[in-house]
Amino acid sequence: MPDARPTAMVIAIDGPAASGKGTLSRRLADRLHFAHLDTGSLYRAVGLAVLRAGGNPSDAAQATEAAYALHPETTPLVLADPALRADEVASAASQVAIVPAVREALLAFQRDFAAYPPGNARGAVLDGRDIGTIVCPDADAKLFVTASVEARAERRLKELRERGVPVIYAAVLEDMRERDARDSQRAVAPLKPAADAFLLDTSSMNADQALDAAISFICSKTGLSDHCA
Ligand SMILES: Nc1ncnc2c1ncn2[C@@H]1O[C@H](COP(=O)(O)OP(=O)(O)OP(=O)(O)O)[C@@H](O)[C@H]1O
Ligand SMILES: Nc1ccn([C@@H]2O[C@H](COP(=O)(O)O)[C@@H](O)[C@H]2O)c(=O)n1
Repeated sequence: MPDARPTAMVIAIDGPAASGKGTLSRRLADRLHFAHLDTGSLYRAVGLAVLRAGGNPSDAAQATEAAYALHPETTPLVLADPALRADEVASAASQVAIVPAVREALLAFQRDFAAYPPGNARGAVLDGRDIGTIVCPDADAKLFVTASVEARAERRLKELRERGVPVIYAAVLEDMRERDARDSQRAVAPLKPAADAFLLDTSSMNADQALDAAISFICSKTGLSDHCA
């Protein structure tokens, strides 16, 4: 029997590491009562699985096997693993993300989430690198969240130090530049704004200002009126 639910509204949020897209997406989903999927966690889960097996995230066969081992029923549990937030896992994620078969393996889960958001939500916010371009090209509203690489490195430094991780600014900045280059220069689904994305530079905005700007764009673009004021 076909699903009788009305078509879910989809908000696509893309941007580089530590631009604030995750924070923004979570707050948007709360405000609009939408479901939220941090698609970076899927790539992190694949990278972490390869690392835990003692493998090499740059090895396409190992990465592909780990991606196909993720099953929709167990994925929510896998995505809750705090180990996903480690820096070496972020780096492994960006290595497995280069492999086209890994991206293909993760596509159906993301599209299903957008089409049938869990909890019967009337919409979904997905954040990542290729949501507006590849995963949900027909999204109702698309945002590309950026900030200068220095601002992003400062934010990540603060976050890591608050978690008690001993890091120095230069290393975080270098890591960020490396990940930006790998994400934006890969052949398949590179990090880039969709042609119809709203560009939101948060370099000199706090999280509240970024949320206000995003809400104002989404409401004017989609005609949503509740939760917009
Ligand atoms: N507008 C903002 N101003 C200052 N700090 C912010 C802002 N938005 C988010 N942050 C902080 O910056 C850090 C990175 O934000 P967040 O995790 O949302 O980025 P992200 O783009 O999802 O990163 P990643 O892709 O690496 O997961 C967090 O510590 C967050 O609290
Ligand atoms: N749609 C996406 C999301 C993420 N990636 C890759 O995963 C890495 C980790 O993502 P975070 O958002 O958690 O930082 C990221 O550097 C990308 O390489 C992706 O390719 N597509």
